[in-house]
Amino acid sequence: MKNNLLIIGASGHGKVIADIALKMNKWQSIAFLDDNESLKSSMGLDVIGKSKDAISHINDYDIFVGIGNNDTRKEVQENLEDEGATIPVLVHPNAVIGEQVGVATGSAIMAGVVINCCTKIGKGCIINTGATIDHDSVIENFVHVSPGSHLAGTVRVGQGTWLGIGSVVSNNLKISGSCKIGAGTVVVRDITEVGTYIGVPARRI
Ligand SMILES: CC(=O)SCCNC(=O)CCNC(=O)[C@H](O)C(C)(C)COP(=O)(O)OP(=O)(O)OC[C@H]1O[C@@H](n2cnc3c(N)ncnc32)[C@H](O)[C@@H]1OP(=O)(O)O
Repeated sequence: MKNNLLIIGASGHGKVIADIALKMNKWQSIAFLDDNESLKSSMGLDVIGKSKDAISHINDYDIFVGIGNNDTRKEVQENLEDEGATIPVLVHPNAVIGEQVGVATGSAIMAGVVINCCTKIGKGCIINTGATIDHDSVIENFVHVSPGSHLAGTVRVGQGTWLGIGSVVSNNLKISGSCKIGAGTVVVRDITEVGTYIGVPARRI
């Protein structure tokens, strides 16, 4: 761990990431990189360069990818990993994390989240505000579980899938990678084909 934190992405999602990092009180300074040249500060924190500048800071800063899009976050994080960057895990102090829960690098656990025991969260995941993930689940890399989503026990979500706000997944189900699960969708059967799913119960569109 380094004394300073650099967050790539200073817009909506990046600001929430910065908020968590500030509340964790672990870093002496926090700054952003962002490709919007007109943005000089965000959340009262300086924007000190563009995303391409990240590599030049890896000796002085922990680096976190504050980008909401799963594919972009994956590309940027994997590039940082290749270059040897130190990528932290961010957990809001008001998240509840059960025993034997694993959270891999680059994942953010936001306010009000509950992750119950023996669940594994892969790298680069977003477990967004007020989501719950119950026991023995596996969330693969670069998944986004949106605010207020609820996953029952022993659920597996494949790499890069986006679960929309307020979605619900019944217990013992598997969801393929690279899917979009719409806002308010209720998943009651395994989803084995890549696609976009909406409705109650979930159907592919
Ligand atoms: C902190 C944060 O902000 S985190 C971000 C949280 N945001 C979300 O969770 C958004 C989730 N996204 C959605 O639900 C999107 O609507 C998606 C991904 C499911 C679909 O998006 P698109 O592919 O652009 O589909 P589009 O908007 O064209 O809708 C296609 C049809 O599905 C319907 N539809 C879209 N989403 C939903 C939904 N969640 N539930 C029911 N019907 C839906 C539309 O009304 C439309 O119906 P129509 O053809 O009869 O007019």
